[in-house]
Amino acid sequence: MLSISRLLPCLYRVYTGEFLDITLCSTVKAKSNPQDHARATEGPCNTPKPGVFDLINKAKWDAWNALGSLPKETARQNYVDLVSGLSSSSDSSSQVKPEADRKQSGYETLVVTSEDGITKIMMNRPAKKNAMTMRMYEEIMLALKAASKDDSAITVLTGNGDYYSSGNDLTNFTDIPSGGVEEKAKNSAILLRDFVDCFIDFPKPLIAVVNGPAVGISVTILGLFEVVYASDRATFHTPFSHLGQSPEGCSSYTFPKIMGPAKAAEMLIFGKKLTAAEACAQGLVTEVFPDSTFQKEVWTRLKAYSKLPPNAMRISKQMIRNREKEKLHAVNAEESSTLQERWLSDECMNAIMNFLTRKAKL
Ligand SMILES: CCCCCC/C=C/C(=O)SCCNC(=O)CCNC(=O)[C@H](O)C(C)(C)COP(=O)(O)OP(=O)(O)OC[C@H]1O[C@@H](n2cnc3c(N)ncnc32)[C@H](O)[C@@H]1OP(=O)(O)O
Repeated sequence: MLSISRLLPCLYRVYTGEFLDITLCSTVKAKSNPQDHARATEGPCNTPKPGVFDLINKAKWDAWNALGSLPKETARQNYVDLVSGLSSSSDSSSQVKPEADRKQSGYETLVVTSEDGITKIMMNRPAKKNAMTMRMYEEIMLALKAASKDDSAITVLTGNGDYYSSGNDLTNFTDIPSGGVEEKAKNSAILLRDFVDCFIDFPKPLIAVVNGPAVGISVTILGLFEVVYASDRATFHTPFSHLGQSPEGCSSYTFPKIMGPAKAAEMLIFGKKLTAAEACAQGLVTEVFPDSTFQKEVWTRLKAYSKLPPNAMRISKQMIRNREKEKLHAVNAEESSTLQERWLSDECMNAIMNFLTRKAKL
């Protein structure tokens, strides 16, 4: 029998159009319509239907046949329109900074500013609920490294738009390298470990301004922040079992410490979504503000904090955190290698396929 782990790369390729000879960048692949491409290059479906066990050719044939008698030129135009539409519509939102500004800051997925003693790192993919792409992980690491050396006193992580972040971008898993899913899982585990290490080692007070719902890794790393301010619209959700995955961000260690093992288990094993008030009662959130006054109240507070002597704040943070650092690095290493295995499991692959084929949402 064909296992899901062997079938998945085939399904990915059918879904992303690789078996139809589409040569596009990974983002476009994940969204392009393979049928239109086949129509555009081959004309109407004119070959016999493959047998039921010939999965790959059958999927290709079904996609091609579904187009019926669409003229070749129309199919080609639809295909071109779709591909061009993707590049112009991705991340479309009134709140996204203009292209020129983004390039100026040097970040593609973030807006990073530094003023009044505060470096603000804002995740900036509002149309995708600030889902974290590979690029965003890399850019957050770069921004944290820069913030650790700049003259700001405190550093803030927040999100643009209605979400704080929907966590890992599940399309990250569609970009399979030549070494296959095993290589993908290995590379992702290395990136995850480096990413979380940056938070563990960050020397200045780190503040999360949680402007809306937070999912997955955007929630788990909150245990590594000094202060978490949340809008009353925010929710906190770690649906790892639903996704066939396991905890990261050191949450398997920090959450039981913060909220006790029973409450941590409800979140990390059973995926219980907490309201901001509940997360505050459990100790994960420092304070909750009404959404209508959230930005004003939080930034007024942070501007006052940023005027405190920066060296004193750094030293106090070190005294609170340093005893734990070695432990946190060990936990991070263990969580990352456990996830590397989880990503290759049928449970995880099925969950991701269900999201990508629009069969499941949280
Ligand atoms: C280096 C790798 C490290 C990995 C670390 C391990 C991390 C684990 C996690 O973070 S687990 C959590 C993963 N996140 C999810 O499972 C969330 C999936 N998203 C959803 O369920 C929903 O999108 C939602 C509930 C967050 C929001 O629903 P809704 O309000 O109805 O909005 P849309 O679904 O229409 O979203 C708009 C737009 O954004 C795309 N999108 C949102 N979240 C993600 C995501 N996490 N990954 C990929 N894409 C996402 C969504 O598909 C829509 O796209 P579209 O407009 O249709 O093109």
